[in-house]
Amino acid sequence: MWRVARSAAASLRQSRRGLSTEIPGPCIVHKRGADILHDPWFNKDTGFPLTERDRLGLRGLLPPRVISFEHQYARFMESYRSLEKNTQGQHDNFVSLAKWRILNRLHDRNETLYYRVLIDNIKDFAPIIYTPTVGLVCQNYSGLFRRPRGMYFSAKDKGEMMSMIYNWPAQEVDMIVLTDGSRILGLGDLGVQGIGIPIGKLDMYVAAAGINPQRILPVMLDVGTNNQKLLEDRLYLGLRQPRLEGEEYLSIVDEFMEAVHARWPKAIVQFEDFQMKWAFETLERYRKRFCMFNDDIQGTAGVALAGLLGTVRAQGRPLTDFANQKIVVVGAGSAGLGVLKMALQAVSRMAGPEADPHFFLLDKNGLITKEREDTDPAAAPFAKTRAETEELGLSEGASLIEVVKKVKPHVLLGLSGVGGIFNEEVLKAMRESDSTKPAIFAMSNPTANAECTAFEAFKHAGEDIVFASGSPFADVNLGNGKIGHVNQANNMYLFPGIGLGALLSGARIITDGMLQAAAECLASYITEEEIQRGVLYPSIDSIRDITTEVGAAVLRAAVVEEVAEGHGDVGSRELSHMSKEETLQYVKDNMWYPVYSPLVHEK
Ligand SMILES: NC(=O)C1=CN([C@@H]2O[C@H](COP(=O)(O)OP(=O)(O)OC[C@H]3O[C@@H](n4cnc5c(N)ncnc54)[C@H](O)[C@@H]3O)[C@@H](O)[C@H]2O)C=CC1
Ligand SMILES: CC(=O)C(=O)O
Ligand SMILES: [Mg+2]
Repeated sequence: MWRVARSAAASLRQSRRGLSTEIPGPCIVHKRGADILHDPWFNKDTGFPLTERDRLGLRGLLPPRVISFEHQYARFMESYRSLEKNTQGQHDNFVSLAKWRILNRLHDRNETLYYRVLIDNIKDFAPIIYTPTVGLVCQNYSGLFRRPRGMYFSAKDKGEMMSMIYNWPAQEVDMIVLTDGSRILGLGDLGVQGIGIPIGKLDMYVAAAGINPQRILPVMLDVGTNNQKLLEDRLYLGLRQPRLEGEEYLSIVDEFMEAVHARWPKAIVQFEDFQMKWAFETLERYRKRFCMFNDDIQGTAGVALAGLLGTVRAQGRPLTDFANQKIVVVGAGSAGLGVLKMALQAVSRMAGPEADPHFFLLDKNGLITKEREDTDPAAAPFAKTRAETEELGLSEGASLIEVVKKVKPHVLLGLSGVGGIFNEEVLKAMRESDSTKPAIFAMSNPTANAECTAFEAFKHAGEDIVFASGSPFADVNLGNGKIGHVNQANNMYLFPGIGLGALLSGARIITDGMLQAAAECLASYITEEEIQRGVLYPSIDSIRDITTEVGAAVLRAAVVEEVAEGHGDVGSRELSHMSKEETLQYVKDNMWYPVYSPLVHEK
């Protein structure tokens, strides 16, 4: 099951544009008749032309009339809109799940049509296939389960993974998103039910980065769960045992990584929603050996940094002033620490290695200082000294409200997973911020776990703030014709471009330089005029353009850092001779776009 390799770039270019005057390249299929109708990669439903029905043994298996792609698309959108209308006034979760179901049914049946409606309506559909609804889907996975998607490797498969990996039907895989389900969004340990996250992330890869859906693989590594409720749930579909720990755990991840590498040496593996201890440990363990990254640590960091640089511009200050910004980060987990680490690198670049940034880090026990005994090594560089805290009248474990009142930060950034901790008192204290445009980033997902809502932020912290949240909120009407703009600070702005750039450069590994290039590219996307309106990130409607730019920036960084080994018939020398524009064109030409390709049967 692979698309025919003829004049790859030209054929992809055609299919990407999807112009009716251009005929998309053919697609080889190794099955016939009903097997094709039941394969969502190839199925066109009523869209099979009569000649193709003859060629593929489909005649008589479909109603006689041929319906065009455009017509099928309109029909789907009509059913979606009627569902919206018919569920008005019903409970939000009920409506969201109903929307997810109708999209999922299309996904299971006809991927070409599914991805086209997703790409064209990404702003409406991202909240369904991605955060926040994907969280609800994971929570209800056992009940929603109809058909498997992706691969499941469990602790019981130890010793078998090298052969199991060959059970995946596609010859080639470019992008893998892997989770062990241990920290799904802010919802905690959901065990095997976390598979919804890799599926949603890979949908974004197809929609935003144009990765061919026949070359993606969502993976669940089921090493058990410590979620007692799930262990006792008779419908739970994962291993009913406590999570593996220590060497036992790592040996399972090692085996999986070796198996993937053996079959698809150039596949990129994105680690997603691993609990903190394993997120950092696996990143350090594999980042020099495999082409992989941890999205929660590295993707989130780049998106946050781009937004933080935007807040400096919003204050009318030069970017180098970033070194002087007082930033309070609430949540010292994989995401919060990833953000601070990257912010520290940025400050060092701007103000030299001796720079002393004004970062404050809190976890569930309050402000982290050097006096704390069991500080995680990753958090240690951000722990405040006694002199620093005394100067401000703070002490070890100081509460969030104390810190905000004393520090008067430019930025309050939440990655705690705790809904509502930016309460009225905290938000009101932000009115005393030393910034002319105080920034509030409530980045935790899904919506109920956001540190505050957009409405609360504008209401309590004032109209001059800039606001960003991890899950989408509607813009806030401030009265007098003014609108409080809501940004979505979500790693979806970067991970597709990081994966795409790494793939098309044939990167051996993903370096800090590539990640920095991604963040800088996103930061430079926004115009001065947008910044003045409180816009820190582009609209998700332009996610495909953004991802093209980010992908090209990552690719160029891979070349500079000498890790680009080339992709397909484009070698590393060719990549290094491409101008900026040529790189961008090369990336665009290699992005898949959903159109019905003529199917050619081959035994
Ligand atoms: N917007 C985005 O792109 C992203 C958002 N996230 C979200 O960030 C959240 C955290 O993710 P991770 O860092 O991976 O989780 P984690 O579990 O590794 O870390 C959570 C941190 O929050 C701290 N915390 C818990 N309760 C607190 C409280 N009451 N006050 C202050 N700190 C508290 C914990 O001590 C811990 O340090 C999740 O909700 C996740 O959905 C994560 C990655 C990307
Ligand atoms: C967005 C994301 O990766 C998270 O909330 O974990
Ligand atoms: Mg995540």
